[in-house]
Formats: sequence, C-alpha cells, structure tokens
Amino acid sequence: FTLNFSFPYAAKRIISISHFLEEVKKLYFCHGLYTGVSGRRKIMCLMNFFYIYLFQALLDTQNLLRAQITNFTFNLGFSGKFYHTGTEEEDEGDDLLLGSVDEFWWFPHMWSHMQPHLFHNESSLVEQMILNKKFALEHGIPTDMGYAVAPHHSGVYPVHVQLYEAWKKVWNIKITSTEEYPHLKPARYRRGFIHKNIMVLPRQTCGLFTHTIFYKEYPGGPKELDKSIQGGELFFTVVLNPMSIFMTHLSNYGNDRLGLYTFVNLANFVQSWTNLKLQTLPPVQLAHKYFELFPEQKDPLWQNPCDDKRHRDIWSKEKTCDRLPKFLVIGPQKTGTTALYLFLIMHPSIISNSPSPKTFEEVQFFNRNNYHRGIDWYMDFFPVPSNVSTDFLFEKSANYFHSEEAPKRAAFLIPKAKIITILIDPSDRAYSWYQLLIIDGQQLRTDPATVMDEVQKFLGVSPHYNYSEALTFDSHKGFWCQLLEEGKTKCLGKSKGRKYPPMDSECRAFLSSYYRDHNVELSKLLHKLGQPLPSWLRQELQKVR
Ligand SMILES: Nc1ncnc2c1ncn2[C@@H]1O[C@H](COP(=O)(O)OS(=O)(=O)O)[C@@H](OP(=O)(O)O)[C@H]1O
Repeated sequence: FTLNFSFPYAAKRIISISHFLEEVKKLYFCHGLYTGVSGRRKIMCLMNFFYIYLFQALLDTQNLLRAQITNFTFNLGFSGKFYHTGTEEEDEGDDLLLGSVDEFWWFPHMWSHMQPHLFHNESSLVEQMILNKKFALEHGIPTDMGYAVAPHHSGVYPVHVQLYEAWKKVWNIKITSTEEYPHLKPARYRRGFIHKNIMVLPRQTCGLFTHTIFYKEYPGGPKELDKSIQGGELFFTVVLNPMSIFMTHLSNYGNDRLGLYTFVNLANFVQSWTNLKLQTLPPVQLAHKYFELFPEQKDPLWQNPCDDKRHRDIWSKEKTCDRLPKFLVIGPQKTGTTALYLFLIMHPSIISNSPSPKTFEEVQFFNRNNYHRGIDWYMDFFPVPSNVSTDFLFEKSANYFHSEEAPKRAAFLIPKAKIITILIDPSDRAYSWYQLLIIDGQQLRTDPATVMDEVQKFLGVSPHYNYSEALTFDSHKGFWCQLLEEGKTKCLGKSKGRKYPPMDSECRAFLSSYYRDHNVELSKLLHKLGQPLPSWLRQELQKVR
C-alpha cells in the first residue's frame, strides 16, 4: 500500500517538467478509457492537443501505465487550427508529437474547438470537420479510429442531430462519449445509448481538470485526491464500472503531473486490493463490448433539454423547448379519437402537430421507431407557440395506448403532460376494428359537447369554448359534426362513423364473455383511481356470465 502511494509521488518529482504550462489554462485534454468485463478491467487513455509540449511526459506516463494495464494507449484528440500557434517550445512539442503519431491513438475534436451546438447548419459543421481532417491527413494522423469527442460535450446529449450527421459524413464516426447522459450527477447512473448508429458511451469523472495542475493546490487539499484514489470515489468508479472512460487535460501531465500520479496510483491500488485485471481496447471494440454487456442501454431515453441547466447550456439557441405537447390523446384506436381530435382543434387555444406525410394527423413518436429519429424531428411537427402559457400544443396518436415503450418515453420527455384516453366497450371496439359492425354507445358519440366541457376543464384551457353551439347532429351522417356557417356541417370522412348491420347476439355474447375478466380488472382500476365507470362498463358488469 505504502509503496503504491510513494512510487508515483517520487516519480513525479524525478520526471516533472517544471517550466511547463505555468500560464496555460487552455484546454488540454487527455482521455482515459478504463474498460473491462467481470474480473477484467481495460484502460485506454485519450489525449488532445493544441500546443503540445509534453511529448516525453506522455510517453513516460504511457509506458508506466502499460506496465499495469495491458495495451494501455493514450488516445489523443486534435483541433488542428491550433497547430504551430504557440511559443517556439510549444511548436516544437507539436512537431515531436507529430513525428511519433504511431505511438498513440487519435481522435478528432472540432477544427477550432468550437461547440457543435452553436452551428445550426450541418454544412458549416461539415466544413469545420473537413479542415480538421485535412490537417490529419497532411500530418499522417490516422483518420480511421471511428471515435470523436465533442468539445464540452456539446451536441452529444442533448442530441444536436446536425453533429451526428456531420460526424458520419466526414469521419465515419461510430463511437463517442459523454458525461451528460442522462445527467452529470449522480455519476453512478450515467448510461450509454446508440443514436444514428453512433454508439455513445458514458464517460466517468476522474477529478482532474484544467486547473488541477499542482498536487498541493488540489481543490480541498491533496488529501482529497489521495482519498479518491485510495478506496474513495475514483477507486469505486473503476471497481463498479466494468468499463470506465476518463478525460483529463494535458495540463495534468505537466508540472506536478497529476495525471500520471492519479492513474498510476489508481492502477496500483486496484491491483493491490482487488483481483481485477486492467486492460485497454481501441474505441470501436470497446463500444461493442459495452453494448454486449449492457444491451438494455442501446435505446436512448430523450429528456426535455431545458430541464437540466447543463443540458440547456449546450442546447442550440435556435431550438426551443416550447415546441413540445402539453397533453397527449393516447387512444386506443377505434374509440373516436379522430372525432375528439377534430373537436379539440376547433378550440382557439388548442393547437395540434402538423400532419405527417405517412401517418396523417398522428405523429406516432413515442410508440415505435420514429422515436429514434430524435427530439429535433418530433419538435419540428409543432409550431412555436405565440403564448407559451395559454397555448396548448397537443398530439393524438391512437396507438400510444397499447405501446409498451410509450409511457416511459413520454414520462421522460414530457413528464408534466396531461394524458387523455377514451374507453369504450371493447366488444364494440373489436367489432369496429374488424370493420364488420359498430354499436353506438359512447358518450363521445351521443353527447360530445358534454365530453368536450369535461376535456376543457381537465386541461384547464381557456377561453371556455362552447361546443353545444359549435357542434350539431348531422342526421345524414348519423354523428355529431362541426357546425359551419349557414348551417352547413363538416363531418369526419367516410372511414369514420360507418354504417353496419347490428352485431349478432352470438357474437356479442362471445365478445362479452371474452372481455369479462378484463372488464372486471378495468373496473377495479377505475375504482382505485376514483374514476366513474363508463355506462357501457356498468352494463357489461351487470350481465350474468
Ligand atoms: N362524431 C363522430 N363522427 C364519426 N365517428 C365517430 C364520431 N364520434 C365517435 N365516432 C366513432 O369513432 C370511431 C373511429 O375511431 P377512431 O377515429 O379512433 O379510429 S382510428 O383508430 O383513428 O382508426 C368510429 O368507428 P367506425 O364507425 O367503426 O369507423 C365511430 O364509431
């Protein structure tokens, strides 16, 4: 234990480069990837330069870590615009490093280290990336690692879809990492996800930042860093995560070399006190391993980007969080959802999404694969409300009701949204579904104005809209329709409110008995929720089996 502690400390004093980085507070990064499965842990370290000076220090650290971590290799990130823009010594450092590209792995940052979410046009992002790629090609830096990191996490999560597209076009990026999904804190809940075929891995925090240059000046005192390494947070991060990714700044490898100190010490401590084996994998292999271990993390869960300050800060100013629905009509299908939809959009404060070319008035975002298109895609269906507090954006997708995924997904993105569902006798619904016959019996069908009064009350929408005046029973259609000027009516199309012969009694008895147990369960649920039983349900329950 004592040896583990004292060795890197001594090493630090012997090989430190004292004149380095006194005033450099800029962004020098080093990434470390710790990965592993069950009894194995793997480490890879990534580093990022603008003015590289510490070539020798990097190699020293890499060699020291290789003694403890199989295949340990730094992964260096580059923003080419800063090449040869430092002092003479720093420029020399750049050349030294570029003369030994084969010693390390490499990943692109942005050309000028800009935050991607500030670029609204994909083409400007592409331009910037092409510059960085040209720089890489000119200097023999490999361009096929498939890994990239966005400066300051910007654009990765919350997803800036333009970044993902540009990454794929220019660099064929397959993997990235962030500390922001689903949130920075608590760190132990960070997860990965796959979006647009790019695997996003959770990144851990090692406690080294641009300002942690000197051991004695470590925030809270050096004991804090030592505690974290020796059985504290950092130790547990590696022990509890089969795969850990760290990012440190180049400044952590100058002066007191806290990067070296921390990781060598950590690896020693882990090896002394556990049976874990540490090893490193190249990024793409690492990502595949991660999602083999955590397949349930593949599907992302989108959240409102404005709910977390850190997320809001890296969310494009040209995008707003107001283009999200305040309520959902979730179906189920064949219960009168189209009629309810029509009645709702008659209200001056209620605004629906624009139509989808494929699914018409329904967006069908939360239930199936549209969800993987991301929230930019979803929000584009909604207008920017002219008055955020009084306008009610909503969306009706009748198959949310029976979707396994929709409730969780909706709860994450729009946790405050109200939900409206329509229940009708399932026998009638099933019958309607198979287009044989339909039985009238719903309040929405017979008395929509009262239903719409309840809906308005439930939503708290204003002004109060008088549906008794705005709707009329169209005897030709046989349903309630919108009343237009001069007594004309606007009814739903031919496919809604069809005329069938009545259901035969044998069929009704069969369906009634088929749904009986479900209806009993439903009545219990409604009772528990303090909801009144619909009249059809009361009638169904009174039937003798
Ligand atoms: N005002 C009015 N006009 C027309 N139809 C009305 C109305 N109110 C309720 N209904 C009932 O709505 C049934 C269709 O339900 P949905 O719109 O939810 O169907 S779908 O899931 O979108 O296909 C539809 O069923 P079908 O007649 O079998 O099509 C009607 O029974």
